[in-house]
Amino acid sequence: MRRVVIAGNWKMHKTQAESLEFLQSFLPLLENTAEDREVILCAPFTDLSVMSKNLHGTRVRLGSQNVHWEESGAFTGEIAPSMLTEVGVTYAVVGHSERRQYFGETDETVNFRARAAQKAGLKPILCVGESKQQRDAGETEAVITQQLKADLVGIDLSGLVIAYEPIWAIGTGDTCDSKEANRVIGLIRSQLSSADVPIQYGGSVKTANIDEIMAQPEIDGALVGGASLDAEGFARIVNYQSA
Ligand SMILES: O=C[C@H](O)COP(=O)(O)O
Repeated sequence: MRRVVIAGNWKMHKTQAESLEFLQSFLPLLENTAEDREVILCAPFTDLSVMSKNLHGTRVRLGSQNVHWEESGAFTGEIAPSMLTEVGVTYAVVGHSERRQYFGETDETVNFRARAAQKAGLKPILCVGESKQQRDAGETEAVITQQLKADLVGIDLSGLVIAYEPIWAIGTGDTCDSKEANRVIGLIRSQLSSADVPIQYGGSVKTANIDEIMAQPEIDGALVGGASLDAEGFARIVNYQSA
């Protein structure tokens, strides 16, 4: 039985004070959330410690938005796996398209990060997805196949979440049709040697489309950007109505 995993990715939003304000509104809204749903908040590094204290004893897990593959060293601007586990982080997003696009992330470094995360006891949320140009050229399957092949070398599938995020759907309001997302996620699953890996959809998920997205049989959750910044809205997403 695959797990349902709903994660908010705050990207470069929210100060510590704003993160605590969010939790104050958000946590009470999870009182009736179905037990089998895992809820994650991937916050900026500076928020993680204070959020961890405020999430103690709750069902919400903390995620980072990146993690380096070394344990220490001269890597300005990076964060070590143990620095994250020390403050109570459970998940680490790796290979987000914004990292690949703006910060030179390659499949090789994504794989290094994912492996180091697992070695430290963190669960990677591995993002894959095609650009608009690649989709229009009919390359979606090939791009994703190549990403999976390279990113998953040496990865233990039992401690992994995959997020299918078509780049053209991120932050654009242009959600991938839920049936098409279901098809691509099915394709991703067919390439994994384990049938139990939760595979999320990400890209303009919002309160208005979450029920339809989660009604698709291959989709096990969502990686939510913009719509996770609002406590009431994200709670509605977490509390989606199942078909
Ligand atoms: O990590 C989240 C994704 O990039 C989706 O962002 P979005 O929901 O703002 O489109």
